[in-house]
Amino acid sequence: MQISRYSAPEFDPYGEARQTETDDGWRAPVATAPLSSVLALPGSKSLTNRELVLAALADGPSTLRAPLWSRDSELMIEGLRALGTGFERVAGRGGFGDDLRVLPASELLGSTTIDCGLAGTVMRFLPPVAALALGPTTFDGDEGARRRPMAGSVLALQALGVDLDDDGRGALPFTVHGAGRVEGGALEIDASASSQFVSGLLLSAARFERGLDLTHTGDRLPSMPHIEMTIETLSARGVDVQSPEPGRWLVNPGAIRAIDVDIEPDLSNAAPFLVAALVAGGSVTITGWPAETTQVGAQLARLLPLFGARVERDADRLTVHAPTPGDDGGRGILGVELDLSEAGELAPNLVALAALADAPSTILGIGHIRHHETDRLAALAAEINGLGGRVTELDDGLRIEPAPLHGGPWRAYADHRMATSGAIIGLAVPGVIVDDIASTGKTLPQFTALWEQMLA
Ligand SMILES: O=C(O)C1=C[C@@H](OP(=O)(O)O)[C@@H](O)[C@H](O)C1
Ligand SMILES: C=C(OP(=O)(O)O)C(=O)O
Repeated sequence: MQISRYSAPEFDPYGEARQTETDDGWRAPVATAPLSSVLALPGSKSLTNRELVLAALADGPSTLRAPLWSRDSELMIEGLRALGTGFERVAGRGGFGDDLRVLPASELLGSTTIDCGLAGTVMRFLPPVAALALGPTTFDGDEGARRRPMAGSVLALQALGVDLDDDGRGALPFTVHGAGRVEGGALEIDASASSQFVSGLLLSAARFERGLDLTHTGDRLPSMPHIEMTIETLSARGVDVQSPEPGRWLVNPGAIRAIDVDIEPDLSNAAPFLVAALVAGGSVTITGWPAETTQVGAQLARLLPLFGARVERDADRLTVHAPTPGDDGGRGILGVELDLSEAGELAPNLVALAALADAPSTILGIGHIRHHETDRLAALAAEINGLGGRVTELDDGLRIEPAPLHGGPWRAYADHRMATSGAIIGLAVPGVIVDDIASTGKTLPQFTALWEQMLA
């Protein structure tokens, strides 16, 4: 078992949930009454890690207000620091830690090693930055990180003329021998395994001498909203970025403007809490829900009604109300037929919900999540079936049929979203024990404290 060891310094990831720990792991609390919870959540991982990269490449200092403090964002900070970026923590008004002032290096320098942990954003966003630095930068990460696909980044940089040593597997570890400049120009890549290959190149491309004319050649491209998020964060900093046709992006060379930005709450991390309303009954409200956003978590407002929930917006609050329970004693959770290719990040929590539904579900378009923190299709099938469930792996998704579940161990595979999926099932099924709840520190070190707050 791989155990995650991260907690943001100012937060105890176990918080009030400490009494529910056992030697084998974290005993997921059962919901004993309908919920009526109002919660605020820390900043978005995807926004924080994009803004960190852009601020480090910008033409002056930028402040990130209410950034995420978690393992993934701290790995990004440490990676950029290793290349010469300066950081100052400044007192923030948000409830989840300091703001962060980012001081770009006058010259990015390699001769360093970057630990990517298990963070896709670090391993895919920083190699192009290292190519702009002078000197060698070696990238490595957790054991699980070495299994994640990196060919999209490796082949792209090599095609751009960057000297990159790898062992030909298209995986970590590898070394980028940065020359302090990248010429840029036309480039074709296959990003069917991860949208992050595209985002990583676009984020640095304005600093390439000829910019970038990037074409995706694969037959599918997952997680499109994340590419839109990349484009929006670039545009906000004055970068000229266009997508003249699907699968092609043009970035003109030019300055990346220093600006101060507010980081939105992480709407994908809202998923377990909003899903909890359907499982436990009652309602859960998330505050600070942005009116407009590129975060894929915003799709929960459209997706959860398909499972029977009622969703309500009131100014910056989003509330999910449980469905009306059926006469047969079921929770009234409906089965769904979903294509989640845009929102694979939400799949683990929605599959956990589907496992508690009164009717079968099929969730497709998510073959690429086999390459996330773990093979999420195999992991979800194994863990739900281990509790008595009936989940079948398909090439591109999962079929989930209703079955009575019982308690037992739930392995997280060092995957934050597997851990929160175990917590969701544990709300309804007594005796679910998550082996590595600390894996939630990847993007939400406060998970157990917030979960207890939701249940209080
Ligand atoms: O760019 C990003 O911030 C992300 C892109 C997506 O990756 P994939 O395209 O690999 O699914 C998403 O699943 C991941 O959690 C975050
Ligand atoms: C796939 C995920 O993370 P990463 O950024 O490491 O790819 C995720 O958070 O669900």
